[in-house]
Amino acid sequence: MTHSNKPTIYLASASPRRGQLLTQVGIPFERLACDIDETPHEGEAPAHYVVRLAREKAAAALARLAQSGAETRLVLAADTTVTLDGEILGKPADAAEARAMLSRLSGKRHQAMTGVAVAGQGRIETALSISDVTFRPLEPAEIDAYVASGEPMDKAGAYGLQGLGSVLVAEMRGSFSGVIGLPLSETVELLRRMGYPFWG
Ligand SMILES: Cc1cn([C@H]2C[C@H](O)[C@@H](COP(=O)(O)OP(=O)(O)OP(=O)(O)O)O2)c(=O)[nH]c1=O
Repeated sequence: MTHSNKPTIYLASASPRRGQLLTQVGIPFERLACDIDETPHEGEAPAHYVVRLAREKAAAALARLAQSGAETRLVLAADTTVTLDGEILGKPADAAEARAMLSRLSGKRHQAMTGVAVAGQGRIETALSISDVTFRPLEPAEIDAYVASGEPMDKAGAYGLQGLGSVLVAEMRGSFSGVIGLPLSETVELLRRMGYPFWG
């Protein structure tokens, strides 16, 4: 697929995965860093949380673009979290927290959720992807070894389904791209709704 006839979108994300996924389906993008407060609201449901954060990231990026006078096209943002029994497991703060998260996920099914937002032309549209992921029972020594690999540290729930973390997962039902940070079919659908010429 060539990039030549497609407009560049702004990706309001520092996540390397989100960029790789867009490249995988031939969507050219420019990155735009945006820092927002990612603290969940008191009692906020995980599905609400990821969509709210995606919306806030996109809105913050759009506001920055407007300030810089840049021509605004479409801004894309997303947020991924892992939830176990209704509780939000974000990115671990340190190795001890990564070990604790992986011990909780061991032998159980959890949900991986990604909220996506596309903003531009005075509108903002959102989507939500929810997948079920089941971990096989993990031995303490393999949790230690996995944490020592460093892979868990920048990932929600302390694992990467796309990497070494794949050996911990017995089953996944849902969207692979959604679990790892950007559900591609929902994202392309949102972009097309905003007038993006995905198929040319
Ligand atoms: C569950 C899971 C998460 N992840 C990653 C995707 C996200 O990058 C990260 C969750 O953190 P997010 O806060 O969604 O994203 P981010 O901080 O990496 O980037 P930004 O806010 O700038 O867009 O976890 C994987 O890479 N693989 C997985 O299997």
